[in-house]
Formats: sequence, C-alpha cells, structure tokens
Amino acid sequence: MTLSNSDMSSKPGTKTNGGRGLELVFRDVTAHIGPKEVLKDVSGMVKAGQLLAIMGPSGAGKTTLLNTLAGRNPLSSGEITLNGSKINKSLKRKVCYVLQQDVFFPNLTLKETLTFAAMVRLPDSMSRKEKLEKVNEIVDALDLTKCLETIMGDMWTRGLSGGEKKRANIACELITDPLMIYLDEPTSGLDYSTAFSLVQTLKTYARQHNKTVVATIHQPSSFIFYQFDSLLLMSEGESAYYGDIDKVVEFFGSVGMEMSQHYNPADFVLEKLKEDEKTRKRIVDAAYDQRKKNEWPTMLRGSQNGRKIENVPSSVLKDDADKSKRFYDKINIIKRFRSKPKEAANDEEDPGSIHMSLMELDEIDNGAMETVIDKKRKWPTGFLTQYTNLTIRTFRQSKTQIFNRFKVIEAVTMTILVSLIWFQLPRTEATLRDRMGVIFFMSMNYGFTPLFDTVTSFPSERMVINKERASGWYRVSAYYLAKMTSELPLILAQPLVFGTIVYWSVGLNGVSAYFATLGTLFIHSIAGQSIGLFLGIACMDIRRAMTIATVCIMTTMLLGGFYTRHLPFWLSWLKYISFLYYTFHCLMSLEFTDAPPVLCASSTNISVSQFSSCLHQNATTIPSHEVLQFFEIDWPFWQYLLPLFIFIIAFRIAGYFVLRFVQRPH
Ligand SMILES: Nc1ncnc2c1ncn2[C@@H]1O[C@H](COP(=O)(O)OP(=O)(O)OP(=O)(O)O)[C@@H](O)[C@H]1O
Repeated sequence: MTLSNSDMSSKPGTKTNGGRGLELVFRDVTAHIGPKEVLKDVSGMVKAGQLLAIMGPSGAGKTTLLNTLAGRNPLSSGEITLNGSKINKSLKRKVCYVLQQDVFFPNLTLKETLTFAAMVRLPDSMSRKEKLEKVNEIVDALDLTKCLETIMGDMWTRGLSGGEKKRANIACELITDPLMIYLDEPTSGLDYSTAFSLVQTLKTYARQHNKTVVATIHQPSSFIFYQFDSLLLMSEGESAYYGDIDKVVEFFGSVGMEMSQHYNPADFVLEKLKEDEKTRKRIVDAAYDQRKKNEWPTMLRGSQNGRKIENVPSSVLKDDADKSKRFYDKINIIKRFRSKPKEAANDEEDPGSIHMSLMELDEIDNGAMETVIDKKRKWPTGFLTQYTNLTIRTFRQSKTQIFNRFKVIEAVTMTILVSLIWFQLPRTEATLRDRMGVIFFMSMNYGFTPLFDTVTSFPSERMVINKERASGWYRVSAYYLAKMTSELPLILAQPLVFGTIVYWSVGLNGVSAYFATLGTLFIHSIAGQSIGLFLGIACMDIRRAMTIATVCIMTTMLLGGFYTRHLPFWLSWLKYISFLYYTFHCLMSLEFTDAPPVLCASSTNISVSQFSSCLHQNATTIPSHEVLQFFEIDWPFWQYLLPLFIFIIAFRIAGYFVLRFVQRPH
C-alpha cells in the first residue's frame, strides 16, 4: 500500500545526471511553537530526483513541518537526516527554501535580479562569466528567457506575471545549485495551467539534476497532484498518510472510505480529513498502524509515543574507511589553503574554491571538521563583492524612488518658485527677514527631502532584505554600507543642481561662500538621510515611520531658529537637538561673514533701525558681522558644523545596530 525504499529509488524515467543527491529522512518529528505542539511524530522520506508533496487542511502544520525540515524551526524531538547525517550548518547550505511570497525589488528586471543573486551567492572563485552562464542555465531550465528584460513589478507597477515571478523566486534559489529544494505553496495564487506547468518544470528539473524536492501544496488539481512521487498528508500536526501518491486512494479505501469515480483525489482526501473528528481519527490511526507494517521503509518504522527510535541503517551511511579518508583529504586542502599567502585569494585554492570543493564533497558528521568548514564558509562571497553588487542594485532600485519624474517636477517647480519669490533680493535691513527666510527654506528643503526619501525606502525593501538575510546571502554591514553610499549621489544631486540655481538667483554672498554653502548643504542632506535611515530601520513600517518622521520634522523646524529665536528658558536646550538649527546657523554665518554690508532701514525710508550702526549720524550701512551679533550667531562656523557630523555618525551607527540586532529576520 505504501512505498518501500526500492520503490522510491526506481521511478521510471528517472534520469540522474546531477551527481549524488540528497536523501531526506525524518522520523517522529515533533515541534512546538511556543507551548503549542504543532507537529506530532511526523515521519517520511524522499530520495534524490523525487518530489514529496505535503498536504493537509489549513492549520495542519504543513509550513511548520517544512520550516522544521529546512532547519528554520527547532525540533522538539525526533530526527531529521540528509544522507544519514544530522542536519548541520554545512548541510543547510545544500538546501534552499522558496518562500510562499515572491518578494523582489519591483524596479529591477529579471535579468538584474538573477545576476545580483548569482554575483553574491556564487563563490568569488567563479568568474563573472561563469556566474552569468549559471544564470542562463537556470533561466533555460525554468523557461524564463523571454521575460529577462521585464521588470519584476509589484501591485502598483506591472511586471512579471504571477507564474513568472514564482519561477523567478525559484530561480534565485536554484542559482547556488542546492541539492534539496523546499517550497512553501509554490502553486498558490497561480491559475491551473501556470501551476501545472510550474510543477512539471520542477519535476523535470529534479529528475534531470537529481534534486530532492519537498513542497507544501494547497488543493491541487488531480493532474498536478499526480506529478508528485509521494505524499505526506497532515492533519492537526499528525501524519494522516505517508507513501506513494498513487496509493493514497487505495489507503483511504482500506479504511472504508471509497472515492467515487471522476473525483479529484486531492479534494477527496482533504474533505475526508475535514469531515468530522471521528473520520479524521480513523484516518490518523490507520496511518499510524501503517507505520508498523512491513511495507514502510525500515528507517521510518520508528516509534510513536516515546518509544525508542531505530537507528538509520548502516547502508545509508558511507563506508567508514572511505569516510575517514575523505575527511583527511579535506583537512589537507584546508591546511594548504591556510599556508598560502593572502595574495592567493584569486588563485585556484582561494576560500571560494575550497567552498566549492567542499560543497561538492559529501558531508562528514564531525564537529572539528564542521568548525573548520564553517569558518571558511560563513558567507558565499567576500565583503567587497557583496558591497559592490549591493551598491549597484540599491542604486538601480532607489533611483526611480528618489529621482523619478515626479520628484524632478517637484524640485524644478520649487526651484523656480523660490528663485522668483526671492529673485535678486536687495541687501537691506528691510529685507533681512526675507534673506533669513530663503536661507531657512534651503536648509529645510535639502534636509527634509532626503529624510523623507530614506525613511520610506527602507521599510519598502524590508521583506526582500529579510528574505535574503534569512538565507545568508550577504553580511548586514555590506548591505548597510551599500545602502548609505548608493543613495548618496541621488541625494546630493538636489542641493547641487537646485541649490546652485537658488543661490545665484537670490543673490547670496559671493563665490567662496557659495562653495561653503554647497558643502554645508551636502553635509546637511547626509544628516537628513542618516536620520531617515535610522527611523526607517527602527520602525520597519512605512506608516509608523512616516508619522514619526513628520513629528521629527515639525519639531526640528520649530526649533530650527527661524520661527522663534527666544524659547522659554526651560525649553531653550531643545534647540540643540534640531539638526536644522546647526545648518541654518552655518548658512547664516556664511551669508554674513566677509559679506557686503546691509543698507540701513533709515536710508530706505524706514524711520527706526534696529541696528546701532544705523543710529550714528550719516551712517547708511550695517556691517555684516553686526547682523550676526544681532541674531546671536556668535559661535565660529566650525562649531555649528561639527554637530552635523555627530548627527551623521550617531544615527548611522544606531541604524546599523538596530538593523543587525533588533530587526533580525525571523
Ligand atoms: N506563533 C504561534 N503561536 C501559536 N500557534 C501557532 C503560531 N504559529 C502557528 N501556529 C499554529 O500552528 C499550526 C500550524 O500552522 P502552519 O502555518 O504550519 O499550518 P499550515 O498547515 O501551513 O496552514 P495553512 O495551509 O493555512 O498555511 C496552526 O494551528 C497555527 O495556528
């Protein structure tokens, strides 16, 4: 009724050219989520080149089982082995996990997405050409060639279709040539023909490349159902059937539940499990009885309810002598690598090539060996490769967000408006407040725009980053550094282009002050970006981040030194937390240091001047430094500038730590 080892290994048409694959065996797997026992004594196995479907009603524990098998969820008891060895870090690297949600950067094309995955996930020992060849191979295998130049898209921008996106999701995982592929509901959300074609493609790929495939599946059609080799039926965390997929109907028949003709077997078994508690119990009990019978693979005939688990048959493990020889061979490779000078990083035996050679070798369940391997294999690529590729990707993704058509229109409109309102502003006491106004406006505009742009950019890419971090694609530090630097040119472009136009249109203080103003605005924009980045990381939710950013901007603006210069004494310290306060004072300092004098109010028909210089007889001008004194801008320029650097450093460091230690992917 159910299947045996030999049954599973000799399916007709099984063509294995992918080397020795992985055989997954899980016995009496029990797992908890919090105090709740979500999996109870679940057993099964799947051989290389074959597909196991995990099915069951909603809440049956399919995803939990998949997570547990993939090592993403802790095991409470039982055993999971791959080729007879317990799952360890090095084995985990031969496994890939395709999430149910297809999360990507929407503005990148499929080609850019896959190229990025290949560049950061394949070892540095492979050349760019080899990595691109790998991409082409996967694209061919998954039939994605025709949409390589299409953007991934999202709910707002049209891009790849649902089926293509799912294939793209799988392709990103297959890039590393994993031996074991876990898929969480790969067909959900797809129409029948797309789902069928996807499962067929997977089956062909598994057969041809000797991959082991385990997928949770939700109400498949009978055609899709029979594409799988074996089935594990789950119900309330328990196993309700495990065996050949084409024997499940027979199994149900044996417990007195006959399926009428033309019924979809997938629907039939699910309906029976959901019928009532008595029926469900009958099926589960029959499945447990089945386990004790001889038809079950020996290695799965473990116990339930705490009885002793049988050991994995020795035939599954490699011959001991052979195993120990291979172990020492590996140690020798590592020793040779270690004795090589650092410059040999790109030579044949660089860490990458060891990584590859070890990936191809069979695993050894030896603690010392694992430690050596894991040290070398923590990341698939070096920091520089990760940083470079992440920078290129973030730049491509961010440029449409930060510098899109609407943003350009907005910036041009504001620039024209500001230039016209304050055009060639006369340098008089009467227009002093206007001059301060335009300076304050520039500070606000070039600080708050990058703050808003970055505060939204991080939460929007959170899911992609979490997915990639959970699969160990790259270091958080490489991502963070890339994020900061790749967006910099886009953020600095605004003050450079539009700040320059405004500066000369208004007629601010000369050439040398122009360069200093531009430099200050750059630092100011970077401070705004740093605060935005921190808020985006800390909140991880666009709406919350926007709310906090708005409060932050309003506070910063009120305390910036333009609207009020005389805060109540018990509140006056608050102005020091506003980065705008420092920039505004920097720019004021530049505007009125070594600058032409300001005409007195009396010379322009305003009877009373506020400046002492104008009260002298025949005096017509106010020296610039008196303007600074009048507004109590009495620190040296660098003293106003320094806190901006402190803002940049503090927020960037805080952002990194929150991202690394607080916002970990689950
Ligand atoms: N954090 C949690 N705390 C308590 N119970 C949980 C938690 N997460 C999941 N569960 C429970 O674990 C059980 C199995 O969940 P799981 O997601 O594995 O089911 P599933 O079969 O994949 O369901 P679906 O088909 O609806 O996705 C469910 O009953 C669910 O309510």
